Amino acid sequence: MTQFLEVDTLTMRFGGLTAVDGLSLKVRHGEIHGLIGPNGAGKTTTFNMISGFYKPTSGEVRLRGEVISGLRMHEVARRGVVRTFQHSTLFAEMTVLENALVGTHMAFRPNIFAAIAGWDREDRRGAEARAREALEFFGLHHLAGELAGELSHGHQRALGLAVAYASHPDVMLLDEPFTGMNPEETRGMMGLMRKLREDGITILIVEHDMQAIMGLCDTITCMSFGKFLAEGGPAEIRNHPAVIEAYLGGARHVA
Ligand SMILES: Nc1ncnc2c1ncn2[C@@H]1O[C@H](COP(=O)(O)OP(=O)(O)OP(=O)(O)O)[C@@H](O)[C@H]1O
Repeated sequence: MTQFLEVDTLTMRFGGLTAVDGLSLKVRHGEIHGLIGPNGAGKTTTFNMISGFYKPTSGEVRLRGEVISGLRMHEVARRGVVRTFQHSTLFAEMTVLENALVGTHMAFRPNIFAAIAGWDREDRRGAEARAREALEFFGLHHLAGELAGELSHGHQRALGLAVAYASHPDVMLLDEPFTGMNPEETRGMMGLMRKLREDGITILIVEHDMQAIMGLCDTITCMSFGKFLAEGGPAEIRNHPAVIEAYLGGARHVA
């Protein structure tokens, strides 16, 4: 059977440093899959290789059997794999709706502004319908005319997801989506992710908030020093001796 998203012996070297070292993992369709590990374990570098931001030194990433590693980011996005960034990448001076419109074209052309300038009326109508749908999905439709930079922190993070969602992704890669959130915002964001899963979207998430990871993920992969360490459901990972050891060694605690 063809696997959904496969990371196969992926390696990334920066000069003499091996940030990711022969990592393999499989993400099942429709799951929320967590990627955890102590600081410097190689999680973000792995993300960057999956999303096309980095070309791996060796190894492959496959989506439904097709190799996507080594493609450029917009080519990866066109195949349905989109990422959100650790820090907000919204256009603060643009409205909420305009940001979502950018999302609808993210997957099609490398230069979104050229893409938007080239839209005819039909394109624009279709894109606007999708953008409004994305805002509705995340409960932001009533804010469509507001400037993105003036939204509350929680709404800005939700808009970040809506922009990615507007591109019709199959897989969303979320890099530390709970950073800087209070418990209420975290709960709200967890709800949005479950909603995405119900909508059939597969999610791969890198996150340090262990409570959120344990409460959200179907499967968790733990890496340490660039290598695969353990994989399993939340209960298994929480009690896994090698995982506990890796975190204690890094002076962090697994929730
Ligand atoms: N562009 C780069 N050039 C050189 N070294 C890098 C680069 N990016 C990451 N590294 C190194 O690779 C290793 C893995 O970093 P990475 O950011 O992938 O880890 P991480 O698990 O995401 O860490 P954190 O949880 O702290 O974000 C670290 O030693 C880091 O310093």
